[in-house]
Amino acid sequence: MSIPPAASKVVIHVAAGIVNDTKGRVLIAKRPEAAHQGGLWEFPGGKLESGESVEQGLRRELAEELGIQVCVSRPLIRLSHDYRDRRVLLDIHQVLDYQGIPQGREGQPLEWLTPEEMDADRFPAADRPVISALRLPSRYLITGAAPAAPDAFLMHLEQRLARTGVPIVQLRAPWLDTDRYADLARRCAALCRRMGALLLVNCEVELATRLPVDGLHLSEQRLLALDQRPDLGRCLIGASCHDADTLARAATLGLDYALLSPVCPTRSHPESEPLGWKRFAELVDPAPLPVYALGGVGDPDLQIAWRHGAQGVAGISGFWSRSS
Ligand SMILES: Nc1nc2c([nH]c(=O)n2[C@H]2C[C@H](O)[C@@H](COP(=O)(O)OP(=O)(O)OP(=O)(O)O)O2)c(=O)[nH]1
Repeated sequence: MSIPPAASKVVIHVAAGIVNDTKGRVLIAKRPEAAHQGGLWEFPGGKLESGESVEQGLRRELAEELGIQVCVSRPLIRLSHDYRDRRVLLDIHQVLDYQGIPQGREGQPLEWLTPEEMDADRFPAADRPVISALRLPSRYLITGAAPAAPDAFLMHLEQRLARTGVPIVQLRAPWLDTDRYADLARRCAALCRRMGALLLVNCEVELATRLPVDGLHLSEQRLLALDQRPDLGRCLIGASCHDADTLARAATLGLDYALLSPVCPTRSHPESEPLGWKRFAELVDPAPLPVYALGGVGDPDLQIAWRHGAQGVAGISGFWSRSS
């Protein structure tokens, strides 16, 4: 049987929802054995009907399949995936408020899982980045230059975490030599663990394997030097990207997220031409992984970032400086 060229495949536009319980677990449903991707687990939803918006389709599907009324939702991630026999465009929304108690109204088995409990192999292949998006927060802190002395740096970090509540930190300190960076990373890891935040290091892969941290952030240069995802067990791995090629590279390596910058003018990189939100959205749209907006953005930009396809906002100035 010949496989039709991708361009001639029908694109099926699907709206699906992330529905949480009061413990923060996520509802998943088992697809009927006979359906496309049958027997796998999915985020509840279905095909849009002609003329329907994503929000309308999501409301209808979740009412039909689960018997709940979606009151408020926001975009989480949009993915296009090419299966052998069809292409799907998945618009995944985070349901922020709903009424009713979810039930499998079509007889489908339901389960509630934390994102960490989800096994990507039990879901359709398109859903892998959705699981990454669920494991990542909306706000991402990158440490800045000052204060330089380790004790003062740690005190500053503790204050910033307490003040902003940002649950993920990238330790960026390219001015430190390897030993000093490693010492600071160990101390930051202990602090972050105590404060309930994740710590990602920004260093050579080899050093990251020796540090007790939650993940590795790759500079664009380190990303381009790799031809496969580094083996760091369950650690998160992300990368800095500035264009479509580097985003595609991060996705091909199966990274968990990307930072795309600069979105807006920023004091740290005054020489860089900002992308602006329109270009940011154009670059994120085809990228099959969660992408944070970086550069001149902070908490007040979260809604606009979500509307333009972002996982959330990342920043030094937005979260590290005392004014934030
Ligand atoms: N709902 C949902 N569909 C997904 C996910 N991941 C994924 O690849 N898909 C694919 C599988 C299908 O090809 C398509 C959804 O189509 P569907 O046939 O289930 O839609 P539907 O509920 O409207 O079904 P029906 O009217 O045909 O019975 O999207 C997911 O997480 N949730």
